Amino acid sequence: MNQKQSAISSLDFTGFEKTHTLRSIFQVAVNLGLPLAVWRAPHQKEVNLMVSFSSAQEVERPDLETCEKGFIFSPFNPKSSATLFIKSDFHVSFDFDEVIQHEDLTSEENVLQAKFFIQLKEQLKKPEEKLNYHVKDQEKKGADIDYKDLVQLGIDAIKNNEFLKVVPARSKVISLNDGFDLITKYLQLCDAYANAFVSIVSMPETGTWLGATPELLLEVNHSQFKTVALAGTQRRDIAKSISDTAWTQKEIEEQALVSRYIINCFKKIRLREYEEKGPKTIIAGNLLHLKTEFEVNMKETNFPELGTVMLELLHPTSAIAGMPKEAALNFIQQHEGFDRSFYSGYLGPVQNEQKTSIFVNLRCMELLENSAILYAGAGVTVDSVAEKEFEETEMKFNTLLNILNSQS
Ligand SMILES: C=C(O[C@H]1C=CC=C(C(=O)O)[C@@H]1O)C(=O)O
Repeated sequence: MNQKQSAISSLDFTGFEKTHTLRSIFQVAVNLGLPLAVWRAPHQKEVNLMVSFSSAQEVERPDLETCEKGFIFSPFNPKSSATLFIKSDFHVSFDFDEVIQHEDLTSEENVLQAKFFIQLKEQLKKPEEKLNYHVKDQEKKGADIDYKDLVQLGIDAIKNNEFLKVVPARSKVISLNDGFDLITKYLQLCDAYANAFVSIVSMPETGTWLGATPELLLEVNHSQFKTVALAGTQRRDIAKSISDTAWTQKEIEEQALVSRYIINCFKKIRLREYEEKGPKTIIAGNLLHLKTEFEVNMKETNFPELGTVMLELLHPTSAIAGMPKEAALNFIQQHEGFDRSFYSGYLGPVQNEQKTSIFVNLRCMELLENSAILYAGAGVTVDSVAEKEFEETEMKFNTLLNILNSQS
């Protein structure tokens, strides 16, 4: 235990039920106005919860190598709102049978920290109560344009040689059931989507976001760098083996454009030694996508800052914006007609035991008091059909809706 930590900062969670512990920490952090992130990495059982004892920091240019341990949360358009960093002051992982408190606290004890531990001790002893989460009070403006019209505009612009691909998005407001409980739904999402990054980010500045994304933006694990090109969507038929999945020319090209975009980023920094695997079909909940993986050994290529450099080059990728990037972004800016906010931004733990895993914030929603805003987009190419792209966004909404609407 760090010397600067007071005795009260090491809590004994034994004897408390895991979900109750998770809820109690969440509740106390929200009550004190503190920023927090909850996540479960793909193919892992462990749920993590990180709290900062001060407000999230605004970061202009994330530096993944020199950064402290924490959680990054960035919007689609960093010009519309700031990238935020939740410094890890309190990190707990909920494993199969253990609750592990990590030794993260490095700053001097502050008033909020003291209050946090006192209130948490009390909260743990209390029975379950309705869970609060941070809500950002702000007028939300929906798009004026019909989504199919927006897609058609995109197809016309492609035929007019303005760009090769664009990813228009839409939002949908739903009301939350009276009995909606964030942690219950979160744990159900974890169970349902084993290979997704399942997260809740909650802070006064951004409100609360819940998501189960299939798309890794980048990972730096010791000296191994990884990114993926994910695109092409079809409904998953559970009666069919995924090796029997057939893809249309449109979907193959749509995904190949994302791979090409990544290779172009490598070219910009003269990086030639990368391993490329795929594309192969992957499961993303109720959907299937095509995915190519790219890996780089940062030691062999002598590129220790590759994570930071690639983060700046990659975001926003051709999976969420289009190709060429600038022309596609101009189209989105001009025609989409609503603020994507943190949808299709990026999020994830940084410098967590020498590992940084940043995901694209897809299949997500923003929680308001009694309602939520869901977001989804679809890759449009010259062969797109507006009606089909609309249906694809409906299927993407269903990733979360199927769980939200389930009774249990
Ligand atoms: C833009 C989204 O998905 C991207 C990731 C995978 C497949 C996609 C597609 O087939 O269009 C999108 O590029 C979204 O989920 O909102």
